[in-house]
Amino acid sequence: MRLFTPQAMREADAKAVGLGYPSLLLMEAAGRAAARAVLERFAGRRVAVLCGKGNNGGDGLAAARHLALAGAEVRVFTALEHAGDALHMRQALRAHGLEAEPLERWQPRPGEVVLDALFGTGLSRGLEGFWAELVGRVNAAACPVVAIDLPSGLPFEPHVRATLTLALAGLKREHLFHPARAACGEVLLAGIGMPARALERPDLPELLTPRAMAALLPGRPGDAHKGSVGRVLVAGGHAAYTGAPVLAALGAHRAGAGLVTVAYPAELRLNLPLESVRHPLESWSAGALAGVRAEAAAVGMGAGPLAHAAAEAVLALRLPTVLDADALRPELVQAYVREGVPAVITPHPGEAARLLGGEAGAVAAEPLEAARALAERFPKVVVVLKGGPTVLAWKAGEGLEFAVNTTGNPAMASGGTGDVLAGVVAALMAAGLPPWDAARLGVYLHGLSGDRRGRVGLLAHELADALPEARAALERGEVRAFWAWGSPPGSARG
Ligand SMILES: NC(=O)C1=CN([C@@H]2O[C@H](COP(=O)(O)OP(=O)(O)OC[C@H]3O[C@@H](n4cnc5c(N)ncnc54)[C@H](OP(=O)(O)O)[C@@H]3O)[C@@H](O)[C@H]2O)[C@@H](O)CC1
Ligand SMILES: [K+]
Repeated sequence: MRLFTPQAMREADAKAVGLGYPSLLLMEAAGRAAARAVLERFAGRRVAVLCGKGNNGGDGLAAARHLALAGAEVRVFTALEHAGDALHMRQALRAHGLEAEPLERWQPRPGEVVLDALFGTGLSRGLEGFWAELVGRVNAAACPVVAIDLPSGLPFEPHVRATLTLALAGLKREHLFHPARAACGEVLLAGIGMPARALERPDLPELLTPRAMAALLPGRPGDAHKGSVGRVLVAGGHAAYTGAPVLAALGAHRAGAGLVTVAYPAELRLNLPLESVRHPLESWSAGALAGVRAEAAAVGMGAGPLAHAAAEAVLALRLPTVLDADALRPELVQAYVREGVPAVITPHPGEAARLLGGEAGAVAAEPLEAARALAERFPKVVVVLKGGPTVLAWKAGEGLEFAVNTTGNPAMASGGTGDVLAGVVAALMAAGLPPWDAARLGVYLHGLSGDRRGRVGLLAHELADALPEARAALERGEVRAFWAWGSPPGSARG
């Protein structure tokens, strides 16, 4: 499943029509789905449908007809200049004896649901004048708002703030990325019958789905033993940050590592899990880690000024490695590129800015672009740019792989959750997954664990402790994507 842009969705639309699929059927399905969403969520409520002049308005006209046919009390307000499919929908509405009033006449009524069909993906510029004022009135009305495809006005200001948004045919950037996502409220996806062939776009970012991620879960053979399912080396720790390597170790254990060895400066007192193997060091000298048995490593967590030496000592082992926190220095990442040692980097926007030589604010504003820039700067290194949502990128050869996580929530924004992630990804690499798969699955499971346990105040070690149950749920096929109709509470949220 891919993350669409408005342009890519227009191309899919054109491709469907090119395949012989009538566009009116898409609009009819969109209208039916919007009516269903309103009826399911707001049963028995009156509905005002506000329709714009384009195809989004056409969807609204179709929805109004289906709402009326289902017995809902509907008022329809519309722009006048319809053409094409939208005009057919207006005629169909009229054939059922329903007349639309001009949009200017709409006044909110208490308790009425507003179905926002003013603008969708066709918006070319910010709303002004009458339209901006109308959006302001929608937001000021004390009514639940269901938006068709996108809250009208996005990605610009002003825009409608919806209670629920029904994404048509595919999710778009606004449905996942802040700040637009906040305007969408709950997001549901309606397939609307678009032929799968029209939606095939390997060039667009992959959206991580429960099904695709479940398929990546490493198996646990019947004859498994602790040396066969992946051994992880965690290297980090410094006087001020004694918790970080502990949390990374916990993440690795909870993600299924058979054995976790933690290398750290000998003078530190680490409150390690009983199950971890201690490897205290006098210094991070080149041979300090010789003899450690591991298939993957995580380095940098809480290493402070020692991070450079720690990362070089780990590099000497030539293991697939997660570089996190203090190890996220351009020269260290370059050393992994130069040596051809597989690496995953897990920066937050501030660390990404340090790697790129830019500003954290610019990274956070354009995470897809920042992840792309990092992947191009560090070829073959898997980039995990943490955020809401986390974006992954990887330049394997000529092409660029791109993925966007769909789990996780703001409650996870607390110290130590990133350390847990580093351990999780390392454990999955140690279990034999290639770095790109380990990073995608690790990020997904980490976010899923946060969604299942996620309340503000969740601690990083509690997040780690919830990993086995999250993994089991994914394995049993019980996880539903946040956009799936009828998602039970605790399903994956993007
Ligand atoms: N994807 C699919 O497969 C399917 C998509 N479908 C639906 O189609 C929607 C996209 O429809 P769309 O392309 O007609 O665009 P839409 O959002 O209705 O608005 C366009 C109108 O707005 C106008 N306009 C633009 N900017 C403006 C501004 N600032 N201020 C004022 N006006 C402005 C623009 O006129 P302009 O002035 O630019 O010439 C034009 O008249 C999509 O979101 C989905 O709901 C479904 O029907 C089924 C299948
Ligand atoms: K809309």
